[in-house]
Amino acid sequence: MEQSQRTDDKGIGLLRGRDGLRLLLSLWDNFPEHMFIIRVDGPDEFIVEAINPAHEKTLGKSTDITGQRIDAILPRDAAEPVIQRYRHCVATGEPYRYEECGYFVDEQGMRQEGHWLTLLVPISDMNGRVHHLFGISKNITEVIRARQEVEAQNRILEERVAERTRELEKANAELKHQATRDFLTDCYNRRHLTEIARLEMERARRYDMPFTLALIDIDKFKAINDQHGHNEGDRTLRALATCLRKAMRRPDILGRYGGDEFLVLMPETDITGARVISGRLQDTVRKQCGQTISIGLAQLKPSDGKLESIIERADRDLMSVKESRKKSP
Ligand SMILES: Nc1nc2c(ncn2[C@@H]2O[C@H](COP(=O)(O)OP(=O)(O)OP(=O)(O)O)[C@@H](O)[C@H]2O)c(=O)[nH]1
Repeated sequence: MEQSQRTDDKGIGLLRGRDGLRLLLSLWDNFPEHMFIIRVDGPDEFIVEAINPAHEKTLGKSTDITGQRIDAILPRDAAEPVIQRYRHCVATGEPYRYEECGYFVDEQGMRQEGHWLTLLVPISDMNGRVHHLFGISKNITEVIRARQEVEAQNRILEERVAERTRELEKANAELKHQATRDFLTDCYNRRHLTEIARLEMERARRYDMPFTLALIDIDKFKAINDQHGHNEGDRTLRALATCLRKAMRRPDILGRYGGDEFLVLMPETDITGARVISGRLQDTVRKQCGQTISIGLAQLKPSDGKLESIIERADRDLMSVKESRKKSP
């Protein structure tokens, strides 16, 4: 049988006895949390019947709210949620527990915002009509403030972590860039270029596609360094890299192989196509950089075991181009 429906006096006999009322009043007077009784006069009519001394203390000495309607005590926007909760409790006939925000008067008489955990219990007549609500509100202001403080700290920490993550990602991207790029010209460095070249070789073999390398050397580069200084030589290398990048086709890959030598990887291109592209590169470089370049080409053969063998062939081709240039400049 439900606790509220029990008819015997077991356990509550004391309350039914002579001293019961005095005991309950003493509890009401000494209970450290808010206690209140609301009379239900209609769907929107909730009258404060009584509040215990702890509740009175919180409201401040000058405030007497007993006998008043909730919507007469509180401003409209504050009264509305309170009335809704009371209505809910009346409608369901069940106890209702909720957190609420309100104001209290502190030791110095100052009005402060506070938080309460309230348990509302409906009291019904024989027909089940709820005629009163009994409430207990525990002050949880400190708990809520501590929770808000932790949440604020968490937000600060999360922001710091996010900021640190962004910095690390940026540093990683920068490191990756530095590891793969030539510091002078910003095109791929030899190590990264040869890694890509090996992958392209494998891809060409697997899909039976042509693959050609172009080894590019600046003509008489030593003379630029000797006559105009190393800085001018560096500037020429940078200008050449920019010029080649602009003149190349999108899928082709440029890197600095070393010194004044650049390597262009041409996937899906045979030696005939590579010759056409090389001629175009030489024209562009001559017109835009005022420089001539020699180009050695080599196409991947089935007999090429390692990348080095195809590069060696391109190098030999470059040497013979240079030799023939020297013979007929
Ligand atoms: N300024 C500059 N010079 C470099 C750099 N790396 C290599 N060199 C110079 O590039 C020159 C390369 O010389 P070579 O390719 O042998 O000579 P070249 O004058 O181009 O001769 P040909 O290729 O036969 O026309 C050398 O003088 C190197 O010192 C660099 O990063 N900056």
